[in-house]
Amino acid sequence: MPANDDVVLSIRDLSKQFGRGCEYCSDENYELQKNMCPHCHTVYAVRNTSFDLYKGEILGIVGESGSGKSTLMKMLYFDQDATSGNYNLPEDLTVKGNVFNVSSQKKRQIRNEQLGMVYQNPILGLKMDFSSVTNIAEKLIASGNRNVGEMTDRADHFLEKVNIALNRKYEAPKNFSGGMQQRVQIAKALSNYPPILLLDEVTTGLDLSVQADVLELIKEIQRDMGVSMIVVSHDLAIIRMLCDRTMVMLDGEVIEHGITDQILEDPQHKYTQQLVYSIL
Ligand SMILES: Nc1ncnc2c1ncn2[C@@H]1O[C@H](COP(=O)(O)OP(=O)(O)OP(=O)(O)O)[C@@H](O)[C@H]1O
Repeated sequence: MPANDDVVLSIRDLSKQFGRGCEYCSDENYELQKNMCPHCHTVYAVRNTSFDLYKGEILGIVGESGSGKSTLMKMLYFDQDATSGNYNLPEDLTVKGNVFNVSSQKKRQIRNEQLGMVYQNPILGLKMDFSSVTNIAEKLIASGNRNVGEMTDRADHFLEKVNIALNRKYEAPKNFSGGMQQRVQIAKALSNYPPILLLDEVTTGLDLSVQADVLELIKEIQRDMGVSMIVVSHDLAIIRMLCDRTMVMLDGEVIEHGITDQILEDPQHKYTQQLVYSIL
């Protein structure tokens, strides 16, 4: 385990509920139906989740559909408000204490300067009608860059890094294949060198060979740039390929976490055991 001063993101007791709750489900001993209160139908999408992300590591979050992975990522990227919890960025000296409590302007700044996000659906991360260069420039402008020459150079650099031919840089992503769109999203997310990159099911729906290219690219970025990453997937095989440490989620809760190899060799929870046996 790395030293505590290598923590780049620290989450404590993070929760998200959809609905108001009722007198029954407010009692922590009350049995939910999966993640939902059978009485008032409030969904407890993420429950009391705590974890640290260390410098340069890839942390995997694996779990079945509905287990709360995307909701967790949306809260980390401020796409969605948390119901409760603590979010700290120890490396960011401009923000002290719980990031969830800062102004929306400050959250935008953190999002633009500290975080990169790659969504499963490229429509959420890219303006499909704008060129790839413009998409990247948009992120750079949002983080305060105004130098056109520098922005173009930066866009070229990252488009080359993700293997997009520069003679296609003025084309709109809507003309690109799914794999190319994901690569443009990755280039955009990396373009202002964020220390933290969030990747939500980025290879789901891609052909196997394209999937392998994108996974290889993610590994290469970690090696070359030392970016810390959180990778969400329902597929343990992808987590095994990429992640140093892994958290397993079920019904909104983290049921197991540890070094990925350890989880694969000696899964403790029944659900994790099923997941592991399914890829053997
Ligand atoms: N806006 C919303 N309103 C109500 N319930 C929601 C909302 N968004 C998510 N949920 C519920 O929260 C739970 C967790 O959903 P989430 O999308 O985070 O799961 P997931 O693990 O990412 O699954 P998938 O991979 O299928 O997206 C689910 O029960 C879902 O129905």
